[in-house]
Amino acid sequence: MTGAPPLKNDCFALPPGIDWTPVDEALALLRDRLGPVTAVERVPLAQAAGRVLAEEAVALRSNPPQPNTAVDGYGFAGARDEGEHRLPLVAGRAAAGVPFAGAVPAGHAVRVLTGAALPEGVDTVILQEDVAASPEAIAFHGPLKQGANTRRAGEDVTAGAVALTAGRVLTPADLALMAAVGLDRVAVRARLRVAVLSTGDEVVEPGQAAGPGQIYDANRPMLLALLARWGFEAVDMGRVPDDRAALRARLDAAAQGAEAILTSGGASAGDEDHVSALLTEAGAMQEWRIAVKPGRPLALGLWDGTPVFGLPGNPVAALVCTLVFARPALGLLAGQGWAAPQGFEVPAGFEKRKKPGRREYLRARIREGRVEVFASEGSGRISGLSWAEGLVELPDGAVHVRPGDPVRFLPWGSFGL
Ligand SMILES: Nc1nc2c(c(=O)[nH]1)N[C@H]1C(S)=C(S)[C@@H](COP(=O)(O)OP(=O)(O)OC[C@H]3O[C@@H](n4cnc5c(N)ncnc54)[C@H](O)[C@@H]3O)O[C@H]1N2
Ligand code: MOO
Repeated sequence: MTGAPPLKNDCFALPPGIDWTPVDEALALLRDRLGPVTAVERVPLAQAAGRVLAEEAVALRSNPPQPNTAVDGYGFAGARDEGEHRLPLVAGRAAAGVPFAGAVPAGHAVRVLTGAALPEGVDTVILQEDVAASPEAIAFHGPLKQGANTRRAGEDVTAGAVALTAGRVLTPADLALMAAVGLDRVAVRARLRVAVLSTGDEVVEPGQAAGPGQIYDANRPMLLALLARWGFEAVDMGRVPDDRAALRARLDAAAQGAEAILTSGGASAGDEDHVSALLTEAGAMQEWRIAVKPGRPLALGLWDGTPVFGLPGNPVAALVCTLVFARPALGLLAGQGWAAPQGFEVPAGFEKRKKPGRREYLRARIREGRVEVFASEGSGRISGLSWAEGLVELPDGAVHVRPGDPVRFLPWGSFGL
């Protein structure tokens, strides 16, 4: 008997002559080809959290706008040497928002409260706890430097400076900064609309009765929630059976209503793998078969000019591919920069041998300073995704990880989760 290929015990071994696209090449392709597609709109500051800043935010005002006191105490001019000092007090005080009217003569002090603009004749403040005060005078011990306990005008941000750069996903802290520098309306990008659809005759809606051979649609709720978490507008396009005409029509509708499409299932080479087949047929397939585990059948293409991420059906592969490939790409479309996840090295708490030829992502978490990995690498084992707190990324080449060896850990937080 001839002609039959040798059995592959490891279905992930790189078959001879097959050239899968390395992860970095696929990422570079996405990075080179994609750019912002969303419109710019202006929104009130209070509605800007989580939105993508469309233009530089330039400070209209300095922070702080004027020199002021950082503490409750007494203000006067100049440094004081070591030793005891006694300064007569002028009548009145300076409080935040209620400045002292007039000037403080040299050698005198004035009562000041935190945040008050420094009165004329004051450049130094002593903390009230360090002072013996009477209604007429204060006494304290030096030394005290000139400028002590004060804040310079613009020491944080000066008027005219770029407070925030375009492309940033605005955080609550960014809102504080923009408010402080006098901005009340912000140019942001419209939310990127991303369509999500599941494929497969076997897939049924949670809540419906599931017959034998049917499985609940686990990918769609996960993907819709991920998109919402990232500040995109998730467009639910439902489930499509394994029917090419139906899938074609649904992709058409998705491309009409969204700027990117995530499908799951039907990405590999089987008879019912219609996503990859349709993209190929339409001449719109950019990449298929990526040197990654899980997620090798990830199909990257364009449908009517709209980027499609044809995610594998296995939920673990669907999530990994979304985090690794779709997230930075969607970020670019949405007007953010390219967001590479921030990993760090942690000693392994496991042993693993890996063949060369593809990058691997393992469900992982850190316990007692070591990374542990989920007991199974099966990419239908959804419980491992809930168990994990991030991924371990193993390089494209061969590795033999032994306990204690450093491995790259990517916490869910580094993917914006
Ligand atoms: N001969 C080959 N077979 C397979 C290959 C291959 O290269 N050659 N690749 C395997 C890998 S790796 C993966 S991953 C899967 C992914 O393939 P598809 O994208 O075509 O996915 P399906 O076959 O449609 O489904 C795979 C699996 O996932 C379940 N599924 C699908 N959709 C959902 C959903 N929305 N929620 C939950 N589970 C879902 C589906 O029932 C299957 O069990 O292909 C391998 N095969
Ligand atoms: O590697 Mo598939 O991508 O098993 O899930």
